[in-house]
Amino acid sequence: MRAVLSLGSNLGDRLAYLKSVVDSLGSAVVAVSSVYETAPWGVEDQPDFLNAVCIVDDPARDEWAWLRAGQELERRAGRVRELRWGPRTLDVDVVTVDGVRSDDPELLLPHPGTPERASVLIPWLEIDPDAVLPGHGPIAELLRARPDSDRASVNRLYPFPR
Ligand SMILES: Nc1ncnc2c1ncn2[C@@H]1O[C@H](COP(=O)(O)OP(=O)(O)OP(=O)(O)O)[C@@H](O)[C@H]1O
Ligand SMILES: Nc1nc2c(c(=O)[nH]1)N=C(CO)CN2
Repeated sequence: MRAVLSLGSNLGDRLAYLKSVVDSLGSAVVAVSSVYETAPWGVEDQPDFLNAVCIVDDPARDEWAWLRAGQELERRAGRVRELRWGPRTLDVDVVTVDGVRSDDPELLLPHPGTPERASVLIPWLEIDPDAVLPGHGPIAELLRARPDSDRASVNRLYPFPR
């Protein structure tokens, strides 16, 4: 199935952690956004994040397989789960999988934070300008509804190195 993954890192070699995801997913990767540096939301007293969005497609993987793939990559990045919304070497969120809706707390789809997160919407819009977030509408409109300060906290750095 086709999935949109959000990648984030704010500890250690942030770019290397993001690259580890794209390298590992290999031929399943359909598109990757530029790398963005973003001010932290949630817990604001932590280092800036690097964020990127990646579109993947693999007929052999359903939404649970994409979640497990992301968790395995987080584990390999030595991620320790401590504080909610706190600093981490690698965060892989499953933003959407085709039109799947899920209210299972282990796998909420679409990912509930997405409409409010310019750090996801801006990179996603870059690689899929017509994307629609199931149940919420076109992401271009979701982004327009964010305050200017949110959009300004997301800064494009460079194309994703591959
Ligand atoms: N769409 C999803 N993508 C990734 N993890 C999810 C999703 N829906 C639910 N989860 C669950 O969220 C938990 C991980 O939460 P985590 O600590 O990464 O939250 P967070 O990244 O701090 O906050 P947020 O989820 O708001 O980004 C996992 O147990 C996972 O099963
Ligand atoms: N800018 C930004 N802020 C965050 C991020 C993130 O990926 N980007 N992830 C978090 C963990 O859920 C908490 N805060």
